Amino acid sequence: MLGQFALHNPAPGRDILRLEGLEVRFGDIQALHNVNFTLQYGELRFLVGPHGSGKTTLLHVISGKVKPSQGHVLFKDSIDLTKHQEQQIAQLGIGRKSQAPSVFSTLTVFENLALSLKQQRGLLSALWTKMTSEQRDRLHHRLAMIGLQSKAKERAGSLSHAEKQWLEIGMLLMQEPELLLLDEPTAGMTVSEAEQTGELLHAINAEQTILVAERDLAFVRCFAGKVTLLREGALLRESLVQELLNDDKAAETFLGRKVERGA
Ligand SMILES: Nc1ncnc2c1ncn2[C@@H]1O[C@H](COP(=O)(O)OP(=O)(O)OP(=O)(O)O)[C@@H](O)[C@H]1O
Repeated sequence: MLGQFALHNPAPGRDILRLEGLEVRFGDIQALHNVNFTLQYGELRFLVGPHGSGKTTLLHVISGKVKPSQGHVLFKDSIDLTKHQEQQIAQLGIGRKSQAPSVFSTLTVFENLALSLKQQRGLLSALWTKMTSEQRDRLHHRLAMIGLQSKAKERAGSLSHAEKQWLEIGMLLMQEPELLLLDEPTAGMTVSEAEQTGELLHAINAEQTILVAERDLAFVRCFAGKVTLLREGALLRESLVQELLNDDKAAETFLGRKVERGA
């Protein structure tokens, strides 16, 4: 059943995203400095770093919310995202979730997902036009994936914080993005909710490329493979998470404090 919807990975080992020489300033603050970064099709990459290291800004640059003063953002080799607006970038196949959940509280979970179907439809027609059976299957597939089958008829406003986050991820997935950008998806979650989120990310990653900004060490240790470490707007290091954590200096940068070992 799941395989029916799985996206074909069109280019294993090829870059889906390439950032070249990115510079972003906010007044006196250098939020990103000479950032060069590549992401391959099919990756689940974690962007890590302390408060203010530039993780969110990097995601903003990719999604078009922030324009760099210098540099290029190449999507699928030839599309320079710096030349596109946020809405166009979403239509090009990049789904972006910010830290706070944003769902339609008065609509049900099912309706929220239905609204997000990749179609050029108005709000009302999206709700009232009959879905095709393929669309309905797709919706149920996503509903199961985000673990909200039993809550399909409940209003989104009545969901817990974590459930709202999962719903919003489901809404993004309804648009079948090729690349998903997530900013601290576990913020405000309990340990077990964060674990469910980690499992969800891995399930999604069977179909989609994901770039996730995260500061929670336990979560990163458990669910990350390759990580990219930022400090003060510069890309400091890329490695497997365990290698990074075994290196005191890199681990200190990530944690923003001294590492205590062997306690
Ligand atoms: N719109 C803005 N205006 C001014 N300064 C900004 C703006 N956005 C970000 N900054 C600054 O740019 C730097 C990088 O911020 P950014 O939010 O990208 O870091 P971050 O790694 O995501 O931090 P956190 O983990 O706290 O979310 C910080 O010094 C921040 O204060």
